[in-house]
Amino acid sequence: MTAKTLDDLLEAGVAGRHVLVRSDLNVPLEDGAVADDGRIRASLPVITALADAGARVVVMAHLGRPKGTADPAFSLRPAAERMAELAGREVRLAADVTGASAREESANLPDGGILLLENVRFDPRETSKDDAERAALAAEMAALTGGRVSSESAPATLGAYVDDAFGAVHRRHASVYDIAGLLPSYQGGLVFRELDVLSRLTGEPDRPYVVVLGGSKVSDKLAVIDNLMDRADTLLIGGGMLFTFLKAQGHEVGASLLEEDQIPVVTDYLERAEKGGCRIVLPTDIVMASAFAADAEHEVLPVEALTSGAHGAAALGLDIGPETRVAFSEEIRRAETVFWNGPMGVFEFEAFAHGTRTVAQSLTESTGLTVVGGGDSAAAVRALGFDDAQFGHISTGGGASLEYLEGKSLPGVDALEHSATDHGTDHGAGHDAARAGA
Ligand SMILES: Nc1ncnc2c1ncn2[C@@H]1O[C@H](COP(=O)(O)OP(=O)(O)O)[C@@H](O)[C@H]1O
Ligand SMILES: O=C(OP(=O)(O)O)[C@H](O)COP(=O)(O)O
Repeated sequence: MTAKTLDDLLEAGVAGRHVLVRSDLNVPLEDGAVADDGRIRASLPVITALADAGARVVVMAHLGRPKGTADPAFSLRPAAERMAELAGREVRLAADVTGASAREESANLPDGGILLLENVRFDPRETSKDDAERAALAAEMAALTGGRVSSESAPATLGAYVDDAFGAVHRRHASVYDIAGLLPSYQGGLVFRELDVLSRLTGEPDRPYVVVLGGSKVSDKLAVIDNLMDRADTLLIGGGMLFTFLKAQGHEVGASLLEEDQIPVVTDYLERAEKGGCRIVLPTDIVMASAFAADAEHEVLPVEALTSGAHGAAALGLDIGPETRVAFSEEIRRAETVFWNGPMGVFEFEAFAHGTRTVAQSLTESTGLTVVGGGDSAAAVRALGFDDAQFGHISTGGGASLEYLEGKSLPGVDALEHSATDHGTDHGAGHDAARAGA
């Protein structure tokens, strides 16, 4: 069974209905302002299409990983403000996720109005491993769409849910997964298009097929290597994850990002690679810095020099070195298919942006299919002056696209296949479901 799409929902009728939309608004912030609005722009078409059709749009999204507390540093306010600017219309922000503010704002939303709930991860149940906890939160979210009689245009309606958060479809979270069982659910255009493009990399990709991995979500990304090794010809490893590989090879990595408990996993990958099949290419030189700072003193060290630990326990690797840049560039330019997720270094600091810039530049010079995935990777290429059009596709999801390429099922995609039936704007349709848990 395939998921219903936004067009199906618009056809069913949305005027006067509350529609919950899960978007990925997890944007980088700088001094409290949105540093890259790519994900907001990508989310707007679905939100405005629904609002234009008279829906009362309640947007749910996360920002960062606030660990279940309402930490103001992770407020969605900057995203709401930027969304309002881009959409040229009011976007209200609730002060909570499903509390008094969300309930009141949602109940008072006019037809065509847009409300953004506060960061769904302020509620610890959003990411809970306990099914009952997530289900309870999802029921409160669903209840935001019902419990009141709608406008004249639709005297009594059931809410609906649209998943348009491609970057989060790999998360079994309340607002991504559990909610879909409670409301008629639809796939947004962004998720649809992303899956469509990425499906070109899963069947028979043109070879050599090179996957470039970096970034800071080390444990997430180390896990995807397992399946990617069966699919890609070459894996180029940079960013924060490379240090777990180097440590596994007996090098000292100082204060660099490291997942000690993943060393056996990484050792297994290296042994499998040696036996043939996929090649794992590791950096041969590293930019080691004295501190995590834009102006930190730094030097290029060949990987062998790390073994002695002479660089000290406080030194940390913040970029791949020049020799590695040349090697990675050659691999990328030789490839027929390239998928890249995760900056090669701390590109936000110019001194450590060279590796990321070289990889981006090499993708633009490749004649094959090039796909960049990930919020920070997309932000990096834009921040470094590249244009989206220079790449085959810029995906809004890094982890999500990697898990898709691995062949894994995605909770946010699967959940839509088991959604409630939509009775459209028929009088009295299904209020019980929307009220569940209210
Ligand atoms: N060697 C490194 N040490 C610490 N952080 C790194 C390193 N290399 C890259 N990063 C950081 O990784 C972050 C992006 O990682 P991630 O979220 O995994 O990427 P994406 O959002 O593209 O999937 C960037 O903020 C960058 O500064
Ligand atoms: O930024 C995201 O993913 P990405 O860094 O893999 O592109 C998504 O918003 C998901 O965030 P999460 O990895 O904290 O669940």
